[in-house]
Amino acid sequence: MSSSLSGFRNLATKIVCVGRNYKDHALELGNAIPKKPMLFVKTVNSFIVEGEPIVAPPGCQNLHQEVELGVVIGKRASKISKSNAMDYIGGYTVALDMTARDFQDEAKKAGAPWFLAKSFDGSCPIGGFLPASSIPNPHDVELYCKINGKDQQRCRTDVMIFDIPTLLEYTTQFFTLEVGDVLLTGTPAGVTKINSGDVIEFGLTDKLSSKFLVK
Ligand SMILES: O=C(O)/C=C/C(=O)CC(=O)C(=O)O
Ligand SMILES: [Mg+2]
Repeated sequence: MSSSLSGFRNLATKIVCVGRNYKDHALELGNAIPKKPMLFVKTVNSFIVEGEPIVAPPGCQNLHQEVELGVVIGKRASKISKSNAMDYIGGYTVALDMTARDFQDEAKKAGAPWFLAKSFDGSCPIGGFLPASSIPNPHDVELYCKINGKDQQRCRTDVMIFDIPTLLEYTTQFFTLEVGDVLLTGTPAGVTKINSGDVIEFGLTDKLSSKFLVK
């Protein structure tokens, strides 16, 4: 496994996202608690890094932020078992799963995919890379997201409904994960409407921090 995957953004073939993986977030949007992981994909056009602005897609009137722990795949993973799933992790990052909530609501009503709501350009502001060795237990870190300096989301990752080995085992039964791919593990409660001019800071407390401006 590569000792550093800091260039994972150039390697990634896809960003697999887990939905409703924090009970408080599922409930805040009026959704049921899932009985199995709910997956969707963000395409790699969605990546932006610090210095690039977050821009709402044309026509979106309700853009939301969702801070999430990202798992960066370090070894090609297909039909793996949860018992050794951690061996396939090259490291971690933190991202925003930016969501055009109005587009998503329309798609849900129509029984249509969430592609437009979740994969528009710039819908995945992403932070730096932390090697797996720097996070011995990814279920013992704290996610945070501040908007204009005020806490909007803050949650420890030990309350995920499906833990990372379970997510990796489940996902790889259907999709082979390639080196550099990112698994976004879901967002806790606190999603809200984002406005032009907002400054969003997010990361892992004491380990990783990123700042993005909303154009
Ligand atoms: O079901 C909904 O209304 C919305 C679900 C999401 O956007 C799921 C996530 O992206 C998440 O839980 O992080
Ligand atoms: Mg999400």
